[in-house]
Amino acid sequence: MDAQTSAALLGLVREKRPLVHHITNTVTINDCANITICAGGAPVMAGAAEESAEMAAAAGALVLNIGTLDPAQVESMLRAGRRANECGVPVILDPVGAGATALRTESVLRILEEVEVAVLKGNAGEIGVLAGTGGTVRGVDSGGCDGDAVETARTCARATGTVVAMTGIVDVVTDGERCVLVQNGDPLMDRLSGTGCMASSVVGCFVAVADDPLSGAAAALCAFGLAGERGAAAARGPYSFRTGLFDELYALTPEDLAGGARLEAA
Ligand SMILES: Nc1ncnc2c1ncn2[C@@H]1O[C@H](COP(=O)(O)OP(=O)(O)OP(=O)(O)O)[C@@H](O)[C@H]1O
Ligand SMILES: Cc1ncsc1CCO
Ligand SMILES: [Mg+2]
Repeated sequence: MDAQTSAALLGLVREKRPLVHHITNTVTINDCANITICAGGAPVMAGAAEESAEMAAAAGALVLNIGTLDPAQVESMLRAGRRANECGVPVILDPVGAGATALRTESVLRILEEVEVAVLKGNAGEIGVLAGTGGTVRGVDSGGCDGDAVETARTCARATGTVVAMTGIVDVVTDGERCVLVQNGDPLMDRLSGTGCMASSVVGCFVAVADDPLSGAAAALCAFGLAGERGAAAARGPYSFRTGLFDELYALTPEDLAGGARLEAA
């Protein structure tokens, strides 16, 4: 996995404009739709259990985000996820707030049990909890994982059978064996609600066109992080940064990513 591969994947996203079906939270749903467009994909949010499987079958990727979950939504996610698996559509799971309440942790574990998830994208606290090695989650915020971050992500990947994308100052992307560290990003990304949700949407765009989920997730986090760096350069605070983040991702070219992706094997 290298900068050139990331650049090629961005080119493919722009060329193919994958449909990214989201079942997601009500806090950041609009940001997720628009960041998907800025990355080069086409978003659709279809949450009802009566249609979620049908929509998943037509998609290039399915993003499940439990940020404002309720039991009916989990049922819809399970239906969509199972159908996505039948159709070969990759599933991205964002376990927002797993560890903060029993409903969140149990719902994530149930989805992981019943659906083959390609990429589990969470912060360090969420991934530590799901690894079983421990992590701290307060509301939707990470208080970090217990122990080494790379080892925690690896353990979680092995335990869940997914590619884990653990976000933070440095993002760790691993299938339990191979591991890529993504250095792109800016501290302002942590001062805006929903950058984690948006990261999952961008991962959906890239995994839809990638040969393997690890490369797709790593490339997506490079692109999103580089847009964050560029957006931060002109920002006066979190809300002008938000505008810059969208505009810079929209303007980002494969050449920019080839020159600006900062990733390394671990
Ligand atoms: N201090 C930082 N420096 C650089 N990049 C960061 C920093 N904090 C977060 N990011 C980037 O911001 C994005 C979201 O990651 P983060 O871990 O903040 O998600 P989250 O806290 O789960 O999200 P949310 O705010 O949606 O709940 C990722 O792309 C990550 O790389
Ligand atoms: C703040 C918040 N609460 C539930 S989902 C969400 C969006 C960021 O995770
Ligand atoms: Mg954050």
